[in-house]
Amino acid sequence: MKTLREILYNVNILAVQGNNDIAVRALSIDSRQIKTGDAFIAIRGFAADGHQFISKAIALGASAVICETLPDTISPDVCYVQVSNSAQAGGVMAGNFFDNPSQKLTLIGVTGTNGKTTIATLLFRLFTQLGHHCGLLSTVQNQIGDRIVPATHTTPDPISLNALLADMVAEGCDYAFMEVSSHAIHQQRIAGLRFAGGIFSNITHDHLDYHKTFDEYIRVKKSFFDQLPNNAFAITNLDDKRGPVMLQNTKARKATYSLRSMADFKGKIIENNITGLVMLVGEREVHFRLIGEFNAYNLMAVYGAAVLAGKDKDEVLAALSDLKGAEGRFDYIISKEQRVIGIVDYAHTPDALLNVLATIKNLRQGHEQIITVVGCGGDRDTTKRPVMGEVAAEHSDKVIFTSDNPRSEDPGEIIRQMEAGVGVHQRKKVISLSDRKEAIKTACSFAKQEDIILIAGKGHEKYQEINGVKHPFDDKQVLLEMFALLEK
Ligand SMILES: CC(=O)N[C@H]1[C@@H](OP(=O)(O)OP(=O)(O)OC[C@H]2O[C@@H](n3ccc(=O)[nH]c3=O)[C@H](O)[C@@H]2O)O[C@H](CO)[C@@H](O)[C@@H]1O[C@H](C)C(=O)N[C@@H](C)C(=O)N[C@H](CCC(=O)O)C(=O)O
Ligand SMILES: Nc1ncnc2c1ncn2[C@@H]1O[C@H](COP(=O)(O)OP(=O)(O)OP(=O)(O)O)[C@@H](O)[C@H]1O
Ligand SMILES: N[C@H](CCC[C@H](N)C(=O)O)C(=O)O
Ligand SMILES: [Mg+2]
Repeated sequence: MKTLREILYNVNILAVQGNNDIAVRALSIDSRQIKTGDAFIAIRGFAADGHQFISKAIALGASAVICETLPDTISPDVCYVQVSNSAQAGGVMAGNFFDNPSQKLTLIGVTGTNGKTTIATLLFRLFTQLGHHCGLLSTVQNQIGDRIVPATHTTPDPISLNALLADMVAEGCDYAFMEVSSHAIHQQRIAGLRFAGGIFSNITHDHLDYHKTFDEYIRVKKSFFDQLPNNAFAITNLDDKRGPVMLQNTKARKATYSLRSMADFKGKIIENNITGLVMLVGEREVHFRLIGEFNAYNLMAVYGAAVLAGKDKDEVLAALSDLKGAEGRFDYIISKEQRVIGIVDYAHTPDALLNVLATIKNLRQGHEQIITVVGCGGDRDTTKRPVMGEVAAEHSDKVIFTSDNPRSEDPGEIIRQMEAGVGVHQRKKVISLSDRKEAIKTACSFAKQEDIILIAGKGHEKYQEINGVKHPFDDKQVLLEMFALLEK
């Protein structure tokens, strides 16, 4: 067991009250998880202030408290450590507690509004194929080699994050790929990690409920690159308006990828259809199984990062050519008789929805209808709702607005906010059915020979969260069921 003094290495300490030469059993940012001999880190959050739970943590056996302001009553048996920023201290302490696992493997982080899961998952599969033992931290799931560890967040809290990285090291992983969400950067969940590389995908409208302004959202994403060390690489998407800005102040080795202009890693789409993409990458013509221009970007990000990590270009392209996308991302099935294409996709931002619908339009051979089923999550950015409503209506032949994860909100109200974005000329196309299963069933019943159904927003999710309860729900399963039912 490590001592508190050892765990505090590199933490910006303002004051210590009590003995810090005590063994620490575990760290926790949640008083409800505290057991005897633990250190409680009090963090100021959104719903609550961890400082309010210090006495509760001590009552449950905490022998150390890390906080920004010392409580009025001090217990003689507890060591209090006052720090300038407990969230940041929590990250550094979690690293020390688990022997800084991020320094024992090559850790590559991916940030951006869309594409993080796809890029991180492709990198994990690519490096596994190239003979490495790898770890993955992603929205869909965490992975240590073949072992799956369920994910609760896109980027876990610092303690779970370092515990997972330590398991990866213990199980012999030499590479780890992780998504770095803007929430995680802002809440310092990645503090103290040593990244060997950072990847930027793109930045568009999302999470303005949290970051308030687009400028602030950009600033937060950029700060990930600002923190990279000089022996890391940083690769950005040159075709995104904010791509260059992301690397402006980084100390890391800079690189770019693009489909449109000169870049370190330049790709060009030659064919783009339901069987995949054919691209010119440098001098080489390569076929990929992933579909759509947005995936051409993801592939270039993966290719660039792998080469910057020291891999051979040809080996990378050969392995990458064979890989499938992440679960629930442009995941399609074709019905047996009517040859209706049903696509399950995780598009939950206006930009992702627009991209996926543009890709579908491109796949059309003739006059097939595009039927879209989409909703927006509750307790999340409300400003994206009318925009997603508008995008869906504008680029589909029929649209069914439905529930996503309403969480604590009224699904009917979320749908009304989506409807508000639909222009007068598009209204005829739209119906609203808050029951998601009914909505998918109705879309299937509308579909004629070779039509295309898009079910957007929930991708891999296996539940629907309503008032704090996660009810089992799987878009792809429901789609399969409906195809079978209607073609009986
Ligand atoms: C808005 C947000 O990100 N919230 C995260 C945040 O919670 P919070 O600030 O509300 O915490 P709080 O309830 O105010 O509590 C403050 C502190 O007091 C502690 N506490 C609280 C109650 C108590 O009795 N005792 C106690 O000690 C809490 O553990 C916490 O440390 O810190 C928690 C601990 O790390 C996270 O679990 C929680 O994620 C919530 C569940 C969440 O839904 N987050 C989403 C928005 C999120 O993070 N998403 C991104 C992906 C987004 C993307 O798609 O890009 C992700 O990385 O998953
Ligand atoms: N490079 C891209 N540019 C724009 N849209 C994309 C891109 N890659 C994927 N998408 C769209 O965004 C959806 C989500 O993709 P993915 O899960 O890879 O992103 P993410 O950044 O991990 O999302 P989250 O923030 O929820 O973790 C996909 O289903 C697809 O519709
Ligand atoms: N990581 C994203 C996922 C959104 C997925 C969508 N199905 C929803 O519930 O809004 C978020 O937490 O905002
Ligand atoms: Mg993700």
